[in-house]
Amino acid sequence: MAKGTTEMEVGSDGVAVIYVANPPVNALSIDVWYSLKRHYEEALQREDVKAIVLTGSGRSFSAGLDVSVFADIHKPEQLKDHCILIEAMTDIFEDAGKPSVAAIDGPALGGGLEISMVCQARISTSNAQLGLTELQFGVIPGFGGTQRLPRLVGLTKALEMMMLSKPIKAEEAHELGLVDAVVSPNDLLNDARRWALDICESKRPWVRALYKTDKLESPEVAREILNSARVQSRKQAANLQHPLVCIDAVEEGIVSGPRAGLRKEAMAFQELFFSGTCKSLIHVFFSQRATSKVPGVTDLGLMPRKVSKVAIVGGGPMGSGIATTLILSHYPVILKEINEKFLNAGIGRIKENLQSRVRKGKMTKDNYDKTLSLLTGVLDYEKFKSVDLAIETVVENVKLKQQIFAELEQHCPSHCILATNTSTIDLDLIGEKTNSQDRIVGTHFFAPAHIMPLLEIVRTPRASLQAVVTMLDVGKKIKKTPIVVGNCTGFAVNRMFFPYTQAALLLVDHGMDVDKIDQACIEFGMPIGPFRMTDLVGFDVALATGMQYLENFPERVYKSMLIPLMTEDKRTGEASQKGFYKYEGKRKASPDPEITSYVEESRRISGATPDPELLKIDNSAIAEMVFFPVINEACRVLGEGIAFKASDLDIASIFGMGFPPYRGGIMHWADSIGARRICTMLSEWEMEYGQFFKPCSHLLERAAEGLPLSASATKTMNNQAKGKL
Ligand SMILES: NC(=O)c1ccc[n+]([C@@H]2O[C@H](COP(=O)([O-])OP(=O)(O)OC[C@H]3O[C@@H](n4cnc5c(N)ncnc54)[C@H](O)[C@@H]3O)[C@@H](O)[C@H]2O)c1
Repeated sequence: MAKGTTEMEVGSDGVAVIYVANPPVNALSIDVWYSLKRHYEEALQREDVKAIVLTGSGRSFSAGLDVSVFADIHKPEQLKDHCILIEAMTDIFEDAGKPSVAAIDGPALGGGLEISMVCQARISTSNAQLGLTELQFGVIPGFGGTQRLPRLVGLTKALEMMMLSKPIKAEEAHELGLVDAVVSPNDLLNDARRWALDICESKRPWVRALYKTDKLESPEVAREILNSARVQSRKQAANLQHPLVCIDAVEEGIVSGPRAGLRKEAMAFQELFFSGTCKSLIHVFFSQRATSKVPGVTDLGLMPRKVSKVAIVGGGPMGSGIATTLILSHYPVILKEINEKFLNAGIGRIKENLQSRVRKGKMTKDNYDKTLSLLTGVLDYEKFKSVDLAIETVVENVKLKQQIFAELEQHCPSHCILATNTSTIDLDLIGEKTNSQDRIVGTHFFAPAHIMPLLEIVRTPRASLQAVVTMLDVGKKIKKTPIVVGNCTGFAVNRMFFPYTQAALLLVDHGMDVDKIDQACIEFGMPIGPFRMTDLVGFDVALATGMQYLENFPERVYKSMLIPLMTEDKRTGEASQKGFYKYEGKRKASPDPEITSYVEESRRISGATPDPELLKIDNSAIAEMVFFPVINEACRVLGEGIAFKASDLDIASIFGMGFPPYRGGIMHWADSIGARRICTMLSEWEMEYGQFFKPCSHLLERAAEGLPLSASATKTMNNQAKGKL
């Protein structure tokens, strides 16, 4: 079957089966839409065709609009032409004299689900996932989804599905009435054909989703549901307009009828398609895909080694989180601790992680037992002789890590990859006491490791390509987004994170309130502000990280005394119930007037004075003072070749720091502002507040040349020594 098209077969029963054929997920490219229209029209004209079944080739109905369409269409007129055609086509499907039935296996998402809702019935297998996922790309459903879904499943569920961009399973779709029957994959096509013929013979109803009314709430109830959806959306994503636009389109259909709703939806879709939010989210989509392509590594055709068993040294929060992730992906894991007490604590954490999945209905009890049986707790290295990957996750202490690497070298087989989860320490230092530098890599997971999606794979110049390629493969198998970065203190994510908290501390020393800064960052789109974040991580970690930076980048560390002063008084963050905020009960942070005395003392020591001009700036200017230093550091990371592509830093900032995806990541956002402006502002602040703000050479050069910060920054790893492994 040709790719990027549709195929049609007409059976002797008079049913035309139209297959969407664009593997692997039958994405709806423009070619597919046009081909679908041709086949539909042919089926409607042919006298030997009584009914139509629409399905996907392979095990997928359609994952929706081909994302490359976003990259290919640049002009509103171009998009408008395509949209008019698709709208006309859906009209034909829905109102034609011959019934059509969608036969759904696998994903029916976005435009895929929309086209299926135009059919008079939907038959699926139990593998089907159905959802309108357009909002995650900064647009709304554009082919009638905002009108048909509420009429098929009711307003509340339809809004939930669209707002969360979350697909539902076949069983739920059946209960809701979105799917008419769930059948086995072998019966799917025959049952769909039969169903279509039954409609022809009036044995089953001819349902036009657009005109259904039985599931729709009364206008008064609908208004309440729509308004509470608006409140929820503003609360969860205050900076995003498109969820509200989606709600408006749904409302228009309820108030003025489905035709008016369709018009509003089409106009909104065409406008949002060219919005900055959509561009940023599409950029994130492509950047995430590109992380697994590492120039000079993955383009050499090297196959990953098989990893059959993994060992973890250290069962603290990180070790147990990583173990959870690995066993969930079917890797047998050996977890080593120093004594029974710590081992039991580590295993207890892993059990709790799995039990929480059972409680949320994400795992059956059977599966829980099976998954847990993959874990073996040990107190020595005896079982390490059969592992292919060992990950060290002990406390952030160079000497201890050096000793453990020497022990791993002694006890693991010679092919075994030796990995460290250090967040900041240079890998050359960690491996200093071994002769195995070629198989030492960093595997930097983020807390909580079984939930956070990012994995930084750190490659030193001496590490082998084989080890990196194998770790990329493991990263994908455990469903993380791996980015490969070079070796240095803090790697990519923490290098960017550090100036974020440093800038916030500098602002406090110059008179700004902790709470105001956190609030400005939240308004910018961060999940929590830098001070709340530091409370959560704990001051011990913040101090240890600070020491690493002070040793390695002394010239650009802002030396605030606030955290050391609070630590002296055992005020060390949320775990001690007091940090930048005070805590009563779990996670309930409130401003604490007590911190004023620490702030005053910190100012006295650092010689900083409150700046009345600074106190006048608004929240977006505060966010710039916090994030421009992050851009500056990201540019250094790129200029030094620690990150190999600017888009990797976008992904690192989103998945590692919580940077808002709808801004496209740190470098994408920086380019939307322009190097010149960022450079000018940093230089002004440098004069005012010191060299913490000093723009780096990468930034200065780009600003001088008027170039984007991310352009042509792709470096290869070819120039690095290739290891032996
Ligand atoms: N906590 C975070 O947010 C975070 C995030 C990313 C990376 N990291 C890094 O991950 C590592 C571990 O972090 P954590 O928070 O789980 O640390 P932790 O100190 O809470 O736990 C470390 C565990 O290692 C055990 N251990 C020490 N020596 C051992 C040995 N010889 N053999 C076996 N076990 C031993 C300890 O008993 C302890 O249970 C650190 O390097 C940290 O910097 C932490």
